[in-house]
Amino acid sequence: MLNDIQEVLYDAEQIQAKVREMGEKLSQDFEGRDPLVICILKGAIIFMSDLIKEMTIPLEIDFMAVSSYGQSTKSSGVVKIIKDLDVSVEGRDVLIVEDIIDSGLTLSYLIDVLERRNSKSVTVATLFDKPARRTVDLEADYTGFTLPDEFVVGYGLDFAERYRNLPFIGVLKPEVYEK
Ligand SMILES: O=P(O)(O)OC[C@H]1O[C@H](OP(=O)(O)OP(=O)(O)O)[C@H](O)[C@@H]1O
Ligand code: HPA
Ligand SMILES: [Mg+2]
Repeated sequence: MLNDIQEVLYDAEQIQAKVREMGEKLSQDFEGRDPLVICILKGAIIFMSDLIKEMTIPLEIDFMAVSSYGQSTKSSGVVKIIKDLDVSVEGRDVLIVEDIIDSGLTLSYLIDVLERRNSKSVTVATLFDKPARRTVDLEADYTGFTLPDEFVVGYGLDFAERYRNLPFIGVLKPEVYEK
């Protein structure tokens, strides 16, 4: 698995420091608001579980699964809800937790869905951002690291469902997905 990595962009320690900083900031900004923190499966599970441990305020969590990449390194452009929330977002301050924003298609679809369900507010926290790849005009409210335009894996991010368990974020060797 490690042989398939071309370069480590941020190691486990750098990621943990950033996650702590984001958790502290979010705790201040969401103080007294009892946010509904939504993990976008599957990629965001690792970030989400580390992030909420750094948050010191009461909050609720729920999960949503959407998919547009499947077995590819390019978005299909079609976002599908595979698993919906268990609770209502009506009147709630919602915090969407994402691992990465790439084209922006997944998030623009999700923000639209959650706003139409009459949430009070929708805020986005992403650990990674690849702004060079955006096809829709969208920025996260909280961003951990800005990445170059390369396909990355680790810390939740996959290629064909593999590599999510790497504790760092790295660039996948192109020969892995080109073969
Ligand atoms: O900005 P976009 O181009 O839409 O890409 C970002 C989305 O793509 C990935 O999810 P994926 O569809 O691969 O599902 P997964 O989290 O289960 O891997 C990632 O976790 C984001 O949710
Ligand atoms: O670079 C990426 N890696 C893994 N999954 C992704 N989903 C969007 N961009 C990426
Ligand atoms: Mg994926």
